[in-house]
Amino acid sequence: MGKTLLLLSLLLCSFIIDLEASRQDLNQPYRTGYHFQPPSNWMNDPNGPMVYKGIYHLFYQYNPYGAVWDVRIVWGHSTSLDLVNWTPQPPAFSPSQPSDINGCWSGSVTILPNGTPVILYTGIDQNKSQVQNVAVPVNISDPYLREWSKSPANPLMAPNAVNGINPDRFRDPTTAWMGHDGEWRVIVGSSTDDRRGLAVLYKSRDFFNWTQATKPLHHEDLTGMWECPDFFPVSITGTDCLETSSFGEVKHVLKVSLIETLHDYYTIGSYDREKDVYVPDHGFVQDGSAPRLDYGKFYASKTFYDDVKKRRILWGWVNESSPAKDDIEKGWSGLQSFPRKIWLGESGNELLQWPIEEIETLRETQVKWDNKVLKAGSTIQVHGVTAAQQADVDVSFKVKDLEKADVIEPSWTDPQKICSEEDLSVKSGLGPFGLMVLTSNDMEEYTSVYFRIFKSNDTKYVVLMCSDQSRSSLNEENDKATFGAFVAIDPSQETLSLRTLIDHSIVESYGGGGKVCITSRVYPKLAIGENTNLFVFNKGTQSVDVLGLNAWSLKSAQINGERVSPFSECEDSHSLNQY
Ligand SMILES: OC[C@H]1O[C@@](CO)(OC[C@@]2(O[C@H]3O[C@H](CO)[C@@H](O)[C@H](O)[C@H]3O)O[C@H](CO)[C@@H](O)[C@@H]2O)[C@@H](O)[C@@H]1O
Repeated sequence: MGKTLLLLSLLLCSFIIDLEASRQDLNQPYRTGYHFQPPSNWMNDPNGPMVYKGIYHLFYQYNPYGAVWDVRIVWGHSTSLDLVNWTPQPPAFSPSQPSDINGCWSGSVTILPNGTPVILYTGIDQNKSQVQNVAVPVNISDPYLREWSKSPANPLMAPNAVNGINPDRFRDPTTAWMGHDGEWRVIVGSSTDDRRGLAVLYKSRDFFNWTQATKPLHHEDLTGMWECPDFFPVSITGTDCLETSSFGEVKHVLKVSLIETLHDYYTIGSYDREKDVYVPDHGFVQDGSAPRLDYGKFYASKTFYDDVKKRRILWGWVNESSPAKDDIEKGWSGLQSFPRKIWLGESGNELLQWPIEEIETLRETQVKWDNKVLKAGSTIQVHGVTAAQQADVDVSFKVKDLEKADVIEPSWTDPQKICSEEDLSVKSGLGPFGLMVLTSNDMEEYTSVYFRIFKSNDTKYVVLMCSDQSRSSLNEENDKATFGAFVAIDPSQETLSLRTLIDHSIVESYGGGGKVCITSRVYPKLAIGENTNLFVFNKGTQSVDVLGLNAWSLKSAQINGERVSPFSECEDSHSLNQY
């Protein structure tokens, strides 16, 4: 009898949770259903993601006092069983000791060989200098790692007269890796006064006593401050991902977040373990040639190795595009991108990214199309996606009449500029074609994500992917810049795929099977709640085939306990899942 009652009440609880999930708080139309965010206030960089004893952890730069950034920022903390549903934990740590009294800034986790996770993070010390500190779990048998203790030996790395490091430009330690000689290595972002970006290298035998190496791991002139570096190996033999200290049949990736452009760039190259230097295969960022992890709003990203599913997962901070006054009014600011699997593409020249498979647990109603012709100038509604403001859409296109593509002008080298210049769109024979998402009933508001195909003079094709926010909202105060990137794909041989995750105020798109990602923030006034529609369109002068389209409404995830129900025993999703 007791068991039956318990079961019934659990069923009721999960019904209420589902009901709550399908509702949208119209006072908060921009809060997301499945993108990570704290219940309120400011969030920026993802910090120290990891999996420990089967529990995923995400720390993040969090201001407990308001919806704008503050120097005395703390490490917010949440845990998850599946990287989709998240339970809030108390902040891991806040400013408390001389070496971080003015702020606990970004950093990373390293799992030591005995399985203990250790955090290296930047502290803003009593002199407002940036220094590197360590924190360790108080109780390693607690899988939630709720308490952290800072070492009295902090700071472990600091600017001084001998090393000449600028105390305002020395931050964001990476996950450390073990070298061939049994010594740990870690890099810290920095720059010189003449804008040489640096990955300052430190070494240690015991993880607590660190010595600066004679040379940085890598540097590049005229790139400015390198924030939030990330350095990790990728397999050259398949899509399997590797633990950070792995070596063998690998390439290495160095990612830096450039403060001067607020974009995350990466290079793929070789790491010489003997000399402790990294050499990128191609150039870096000063000539604009380095690829970006995302061509939209995405910064200060960080990866971790998930040894449960043998994959590397990428998180990135997705900033607001709204004025600070709006953030203060809504009481929060900042999202994290949906976690993405990241690996080396077959060409060896580019990274591929894809939403982690766990997103499928949120899928509800599905709409499926096979082989539809998108005539020139047509717009077709995708009916049946019941929650068009919370959806996962995957569409693939095939273009037949490639010879009708316009020739790209030699001066059109900046994809974002091509996407932004509206007069160009009328010239194109092939495209724009793609998706119109978060579209209001009368099409006054919409965000379009699309491709255009050009011919280059040497008879190759150039595929452009754009995310256009210019019509996304009647509110004129937001930043509605259009984003764009070239996709390295040959449309004469391959289909063109576009996957877009829609979540109220974020549109996260993956082009060419994850070769290009573009994330945007939008704030529709009309396209909210049930007044949100989804379309496939072709504004070009030639027809395009939709080979297939799959679109799913997504239910809300449990993100940090914000969907409060009147039944308090229903609120802890993890305890529910464990029955
Ligand atoms: O929270 C500190 C960590 O954030 C990083 C990278 O995002 O540096 C941020 C930075 O501050 C600017 O960015 C804030 C949001 O990230 C912004 O709101 C603030 O107004 C900016 O000043 O911190 C320094 C000092 O202000 C600045 O140079 C950076 O861009 C990361 O590097 C930090 O660890």
